[in-house]
Amino acid sequence: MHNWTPSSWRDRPARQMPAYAEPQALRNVEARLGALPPLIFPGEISQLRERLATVSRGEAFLLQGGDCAESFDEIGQAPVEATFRVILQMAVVLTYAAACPVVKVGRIAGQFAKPRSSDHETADGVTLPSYRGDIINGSDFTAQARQPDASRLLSAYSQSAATLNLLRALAQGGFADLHQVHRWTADFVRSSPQGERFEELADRITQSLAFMQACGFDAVRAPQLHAVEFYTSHEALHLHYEEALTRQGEQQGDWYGGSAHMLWLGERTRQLDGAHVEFLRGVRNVIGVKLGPSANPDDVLRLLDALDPSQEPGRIVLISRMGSGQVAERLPPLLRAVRQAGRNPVWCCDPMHGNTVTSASGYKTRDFDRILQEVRGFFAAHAQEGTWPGGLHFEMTGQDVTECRGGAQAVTDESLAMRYRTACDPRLNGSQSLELAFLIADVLKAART
Ligand SMILES: O=C[C@H](O)[C@H](O)COP(=O)(O)O
Ligand SMILES: C=C(OP(=O)(O)O)C(=O)O
Repeated sequence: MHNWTPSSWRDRPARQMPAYAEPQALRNVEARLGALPPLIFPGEISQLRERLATVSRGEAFLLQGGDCAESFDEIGQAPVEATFRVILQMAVVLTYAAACPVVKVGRIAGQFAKPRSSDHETADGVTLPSYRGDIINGSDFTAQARQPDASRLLSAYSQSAATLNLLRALAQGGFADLHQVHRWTADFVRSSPQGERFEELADRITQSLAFMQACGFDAVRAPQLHAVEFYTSHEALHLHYEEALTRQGEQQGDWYGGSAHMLWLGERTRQLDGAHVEFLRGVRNVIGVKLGPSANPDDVLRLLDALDPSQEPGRIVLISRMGSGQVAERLPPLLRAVRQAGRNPVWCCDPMHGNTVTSASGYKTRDFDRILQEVRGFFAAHAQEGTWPGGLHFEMTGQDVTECRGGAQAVTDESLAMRYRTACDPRLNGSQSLELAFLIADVLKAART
């Protein structure tokens, strides 16, 4: 590719990047990461591109979800398994209700860097650098924790490797077998209305499998029922990390980012002449692009030209995050311009990032109803423009947190404090995520038919 190298981003303005007090320590860490194996391989990226090409043709749906920010404190099997099982449940709800294949992508195994609105945070009269994700600094409100520390890149790599290893085992090793569908519901969800609804659906799936078996289809041995494909993604924000994990593919000039299958460009770092666009245009991974209400058709077309000049099916996922109040006005002109330019990216809705508010009790939160409203607005805009509403992008966790208001559990301003654990933005909990999947399944079914 013309003039591109894994480090050509360094000649461009780079927003949201940390300044390290000891550049030599950063260089040592980069060299160490450069010698370590990549976390994912080119063949897996090609496979995801093929799956997303089916999404772009309206034959499948993308479900992308996971943490706002993964945390070094949350190591171990439980949190990863909890998130994985809720994504599986959501995918089964959508697949069953809308008879639509679902491509599953986690915001996981690398989602450690956060762009921030402000460089500083003030509490009780003390001002410190903002927390920017565990790969950069610590969330504790002390000057020491907030200092960027290059050794965190190595911790992020190790945790991502361990998480990915677990995800591969969960996806391929029996846990995701459709015959185990009754085991996926977490205890705290089981007795909720959506838990009960899921159990009914699981009963129907189990009966269908028994029926197919009785008809002579070997449902016990069919590989599609025993394992799932699960892909990873994160925001490609920390470019020193991404560059250090970039590897050469089999063909000359073919580079891929070795940190995740899909890398996305954030709303705050999508400047055409910026470092993040420069880095991402040269790697073969699937590329996501966040588009907030300020994105205009011209911006989007120029980004597509830069990131996907050969118009490869499945290469680009445009992720709109307009806010529930703006989606009806801001999204249709983008859909129209992209369609009229003959482009066919995957369109995906992030109903989280345009709907963040501060509660009366002082917590950053999001309302379940607003989230649902933006999803409905996204489907309506696509119906209006004759384009395929290809997917959803959520910040969620399988755990029983109280970070977003509303849903059948009726999390209120007062109950936010009970289990508010996010390191950055509020996530849907396991029960709210499942509830949303049921609500969206009907809309998806209508779009399919
Ligand atoms: O997750 C996205 C951003 O990093 C986050 O919304 C920024 O939050 P802030 O506006 O509090 O900085
Ligand atoms: C920072 C994020 O989103 P956005 O760039 O859309 O604000 C995110 O998804 O973590």
